[in-house]
Amino acid sequence: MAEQHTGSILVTGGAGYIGSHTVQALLNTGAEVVVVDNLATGHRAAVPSTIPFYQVDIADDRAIRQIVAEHKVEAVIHFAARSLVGESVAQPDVYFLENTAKTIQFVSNLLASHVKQIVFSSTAAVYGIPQTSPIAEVAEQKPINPYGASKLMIEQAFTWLEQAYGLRWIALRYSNAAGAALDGSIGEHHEPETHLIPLVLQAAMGLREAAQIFGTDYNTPDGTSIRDYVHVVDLAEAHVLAVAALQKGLASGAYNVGTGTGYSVRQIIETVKCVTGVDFPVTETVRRAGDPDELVAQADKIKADLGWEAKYSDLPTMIASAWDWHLRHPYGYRSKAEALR
Ligand SMILES: NC(=O)c1ccc[n+]([C@@H]2O[C@H](COP(=O)([O-])OP(=O)(O)OC[C@H]3O[C@@H](n4cnc5c(N)ncnc54)[C@H](O)[C@@H]3O)[C@@H](O)[C@H]2O)c1
Ligand SMILES: O=c1ccn([C@@H]2O[C@H](COP(=O)(O)OP(=O)(O)O[C@H]3O[C@H](CO)[C@@H](O)[C@H](O)[C@H]3O)[C@@H](O)[C@H]2O)c(=O)[nH]1
Repeated sequence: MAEQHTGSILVTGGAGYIGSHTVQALLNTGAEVVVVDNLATGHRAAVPSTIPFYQVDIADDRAIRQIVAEHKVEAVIHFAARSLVGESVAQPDVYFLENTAKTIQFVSNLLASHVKQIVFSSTAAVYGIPQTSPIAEVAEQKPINPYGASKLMIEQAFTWLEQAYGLRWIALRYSNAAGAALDGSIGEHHEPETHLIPLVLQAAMGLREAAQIFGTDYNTPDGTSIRDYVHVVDLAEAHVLAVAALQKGLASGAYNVGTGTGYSVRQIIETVKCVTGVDFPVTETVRRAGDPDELVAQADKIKADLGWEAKYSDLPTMIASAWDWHLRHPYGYRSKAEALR
């Protein structure tokens, strides 16, 4: 959908996995895009060299205000955050600082600069251990890890900031992002990698000795944890639709982005073996701290209000596109020499 914008859309965390795919999707609509990323976990090469890029922290007051003014920013998509469940359990202070405190500081600067529209990367982790599945947005939000709590606090703050200053916001609570750009140009590269699908693919490529299953005693049919995987290109489209909806005046709120179907760790491993045609060793080990049994999102609300639909989020398509990216870029955005250094 080609929207006519007078100003720019600022994407924080635009050099990261989901952010870079969203930047690509925004550019395809003809939007003016400016990226702010401190490159803590992102990659300069994931952002086109043709658009403005600032290696800046979201908590850098002066820089943020200058960028917003210079590029006439009218709306923000805010991805910049720490996002690892296990790390958040070990270092909760880092998560409340990086995700919660810095976001409030950042939003204060936006408001001071008269920017009042924000799409926020929330997470299915806000629900904790859901009482029903698939989870609807109205379900109780009771995170069981600091990561989920750090994001829920922002959603809660938004309602007060809206009341006081007229901030308009959409929080997208998504499940596990997977896959890569359909043209193979960008994909997932985290260091160290902790996410299930890229780790299993690395085992299929022989870059790891084995795929690991963290916990076989979950309350699920095969004993391994279940997640709702959504293609990163579908997620990017959800952000494009959300920012357009805010610009057209849609009311603030939280939306799940998912498929309504969950897959267990064992199912992921079996599908990787099937799609890649490679057999590889699998080891079973203990649970990772902070992981719930099952997270599967009901996405009826985003379909109804924003017209979003998952186009590429069936498991074989997601794994095939991630496999393609990994084969083309075995060391992600780095060269082999850099990776082995
Ligand atoms: N990957 C998932 O499955 C998933 C699921 C639900 C929600 N999310 C959320 O989506 C967002 C993006 O996740 P991702 O997987 O793309 O992560 P990512 O680590 O690839 O991207 C995050 C980006 O933010 C940047 N960043 C971090 N802190 C910053 C700061 N203080 N200032 C400026 N830049 C900063 C990083 O350098 C990185 O480029 C996060 O907010 C995450 O919590 C991710
Ligand atoms: O080698 C591995 C890696 C992971 N897992 C398990 O696989 C599942 C998925 O793990 P992972 O890919 O690390 O994603 P999550 O921890 O579910 O978190 C992702 O999905 C959340 C939403 O559900 C987001 O909020 C987070 O930012 C994002 O990292 C979890 O049960 C893990 O315990 C394994 O069994 N073996």
